[in-house]
Amino acid sequence: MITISNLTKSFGTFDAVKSVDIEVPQGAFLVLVGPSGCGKSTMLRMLAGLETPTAGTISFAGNTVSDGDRGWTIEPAERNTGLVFQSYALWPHMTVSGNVEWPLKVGKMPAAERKTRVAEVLKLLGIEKLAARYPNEISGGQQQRVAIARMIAPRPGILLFDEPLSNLDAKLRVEMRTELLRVHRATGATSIYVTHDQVEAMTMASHVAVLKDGEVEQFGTPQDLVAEPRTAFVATFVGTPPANLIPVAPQGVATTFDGNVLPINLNLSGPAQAMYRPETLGVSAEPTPKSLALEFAEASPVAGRIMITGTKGDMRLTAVVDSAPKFTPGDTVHFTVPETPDALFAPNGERMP
Ligand SMILES: Nc1ncnc2c1ncn2[C@@H]1O[C@H](COP(=O)(O)OP(=O)(O)OP(=O)(O)O)[C@@H](O)[C@H]1O
Repeated sequence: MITISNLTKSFGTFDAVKSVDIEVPQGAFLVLVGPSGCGKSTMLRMLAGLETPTAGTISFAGNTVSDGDRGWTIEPAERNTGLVFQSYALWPHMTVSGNVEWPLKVGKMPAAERKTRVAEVLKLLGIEKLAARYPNEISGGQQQRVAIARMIAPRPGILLFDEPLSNLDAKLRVEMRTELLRVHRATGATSIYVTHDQVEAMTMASHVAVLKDGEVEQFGTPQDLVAEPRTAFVATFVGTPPANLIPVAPQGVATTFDGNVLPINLNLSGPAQAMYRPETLGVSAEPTPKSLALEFAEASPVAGRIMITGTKGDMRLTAVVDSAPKFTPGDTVHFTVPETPDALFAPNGERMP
């Protein structure tokens, strides 16, 4: 179990991470996700012991490893964590097996044991044939495997990943996701993984923490976040594709949806944001009494269905439907809105009861 309590990191007067409280169960795969600059890497660096928190504590299995209130942190090498970055940072003058063996040498493991362990992890990552090559003689994907092998060789109890797949092409990323999860399970370690790719987050995670401006907007399983987003930000950040938000306001017994009056009564007392999942919206070429006209933007096939996106000003709606008329860019597409939204959020983004 990793316990993060009131964790804060300030750079001068700027708080990059603010009062974060999270408990990560043993063996979990926690993904930290959020837009650029929200504090993901800073969180991971504190977990790795590369930064001392300004306030709050981190403990691993009940032992405090960083204490911002006292201003100390246990050194990276002493805290049973392994870290892999986006850039693989392999030692160019060492072979693949030399790279993987290095942390074991530093850890003073006897030579015979090192040899067995290196062979074991190279096999686990499927790179045993590359053992004698140098980093410049293998591909980017293979280099990333070597970096992961090097990280897990000393058997750390906690694996930390900072956007490890972002340098790889799309196909390799998908393959490596599966591979990483296999390694995670094989080691039995608790993993914490930073990404700004929500698809990666939702497919890999046992737990997700959505960060915004240094704070945790929501922490839970991927299913929890999609089913019950606590804020409008989370609603538009998770799910494939993410949920739609439409600005709404009461108009007698009707409601204005982004300025258009529709005969739907949402019983509102003031302005709000209505959330509709893409599969609840319909599309048609002709208007209906409960539809909104947007400009067609794109259509793409998803798992045997069709995803249609339209835009109007700042609003972007996505519907996932079984079939749709053929639209071309510039056409008007009418999105039909169901009577009941999937959720309502106040203008400040908080979920309404
Ligand atoms: N050493 C530093 N000094 C001052 N500000 C910093 C420092 N490190 C990070 N920051 C700031 O803290 C905020 C959080 O940075 P961080 O790198 O944790 O974000 P991130 O979510 O990982 O972003 P990205 O997805 O772009 O990597 C940013 O606004 C960044 O500019």
